[in-house]
Amino acid sequence: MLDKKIVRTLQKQRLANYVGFQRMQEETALRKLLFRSNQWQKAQIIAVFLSTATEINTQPIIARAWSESKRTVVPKIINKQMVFVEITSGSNFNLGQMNIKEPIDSTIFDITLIDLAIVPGLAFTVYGERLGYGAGYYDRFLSLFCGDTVSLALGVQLVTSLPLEGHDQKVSHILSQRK
Ligand SMILES: Nc1nc2c(c(=O)[nH]1)N(C=O)[C@@H](CNc1ccc(C(=O)N[C@@H](CCC(=O)O)C(=O)O)cc1)CN2
Ligand SMILES: Nc1ncnc2c1ncn2[C@@H]1O[C@H](COP(=O)(O)OP(=O)(O)OP(=O)(O)O)[C@@H](O)[C@H]1O
Repeated sequence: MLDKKIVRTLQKQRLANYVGFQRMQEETALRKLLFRSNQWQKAQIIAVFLSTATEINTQPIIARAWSESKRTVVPKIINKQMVFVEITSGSNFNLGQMNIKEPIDSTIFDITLIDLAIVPGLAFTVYGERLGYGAGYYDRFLSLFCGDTVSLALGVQLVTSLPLEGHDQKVSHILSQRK
């Protein structure tokens, strides 16, 4: 879809150009909102992505989960399918497609055991609509997943509307500083 492609390109630029102290502060505030949320507090098993340089840094989220004795699983692409694999402090990683870190371990985690999924994206609306990188991995996952879903949206990721298609899935909660 052409307009999705245009918005993706624009959003990748906006995210890549948003660097510095203000961004770090905004990321910290969003993670704080996450840690205070009901969905976080009641979750025992959390799916989180291993962030790239332009995404919200998820390392502090993983560290906080472990400090609260929560288990974490992360995506891994195997045969063009996204699965989730548990990571611990002893996990080893490789670089996969798009320079995304992936655990070397391929033990597939049962997604029905995941309580909360933190969903990446390039752009979101306050209604939970999202635009991803265009592979459809998360749309397919979200169409099957019954747990809580949340995305952390920097100001530059919040848009008033998105070009959407029938297969696009919403996340249930968008955390942002624009209230
Ligand atoms: N940090 C992070 N991890 C994530 C995602 C994400 O958005 N962020 N994903 C969210 O979905 C999945 C990976 N998503 C991907 C999306 C597109 C392509 C892809 O198009 N690969 C092509 C073209 C690469 C390019 O455009 O440069 C390829 O490698 O051939 C790969 C992975 C799972 N892990
Ligand atoms: N539930 C689904 N079942 C089968 N194919 C799907 C499903 N959801 C999405 N797709 C396919 O994935 C492709 C990419 O979808 P889309 O452009 O909406 O990606 P996106 O939302 O940007 O990416 P992602 O969900 O990976 O973050 C589409 O061509 C679509 O056909």
